[in-house]
Amino acid sequence: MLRVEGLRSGYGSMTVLHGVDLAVAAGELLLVAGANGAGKSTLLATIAGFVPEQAGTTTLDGAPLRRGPSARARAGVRLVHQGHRVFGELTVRDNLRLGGYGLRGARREQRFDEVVGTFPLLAERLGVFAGDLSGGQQQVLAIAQAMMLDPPVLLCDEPSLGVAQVLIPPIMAALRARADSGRAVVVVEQLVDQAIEYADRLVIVDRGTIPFDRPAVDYERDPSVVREILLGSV
Ligand SMILES: Nc1ncnc2c1ncn2[C@@H]1O[C@H](COP(=O)(O)OP(=O)(O)OP(=O)(O)O)[C@@H](O)[C@H]1O
Repeated sequence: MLRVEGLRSGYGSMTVLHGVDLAVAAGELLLVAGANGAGKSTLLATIAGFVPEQAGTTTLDGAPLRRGPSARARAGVRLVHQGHRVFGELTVRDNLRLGGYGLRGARREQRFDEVVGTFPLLAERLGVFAGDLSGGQQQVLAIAQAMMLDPPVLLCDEPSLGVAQVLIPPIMAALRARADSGRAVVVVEQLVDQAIEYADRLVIVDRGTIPFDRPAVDYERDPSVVREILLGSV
């Protein structure tokens, strides 16, 4: 269980998150939505240690997480940044191998096969330079790369951004499968209607607070409450 309590963070003297509480369990996919500038990316970046906490605690299975992105990555919290960042001059195969840096021998090969098996579109393009992939394919590669070390917590910032509509379902399905394999997954996504069916819970971030944190089925039954929050904060 990843748990965030009383989290405040921001940039310099500017506070973006004003005391946020959040928990995501192993096996759960949490969808995070909210208007532009609400603080969604800041939330993920703070949990992953890239943005320093001004106050609050972040724990994984009850143990406080040390500060900084390296410590958090070692503890098993991995962030897929917005904008599908991959190494364009390396092949798909080498991008994945880099993602598995630290794994040895048979374990590394096994993990490579598992991850490639999850993403047929990568399996067909192992020798292709990542820079020659479409934006959507690069996004899939970025997620696959982050999965190589099998992190207990995967944070994914707007995977649909700049991605062809047709690739959104397979990306969300892969993230769902990851949750089903017993990992915690947090996905920031503006396209709530397209992503909700893959989620267990929906959280809305609004001006650095979380006014809505409910089971996804509540939204599917009655999306109007969330729409009001989203529209009201524009
Ligand atoms: N590196 C930064 N330095 C200073 N301010 C920042 C930085 N990144 C974000 N901000 C500010 O923090 C606030 C929250 O931004 P954030 O990117 O977390 O929002 P968001 O909900 O993810 O929005 P979007 O959907 O547009 O990415 C905004 O006012 C933004 O301008």
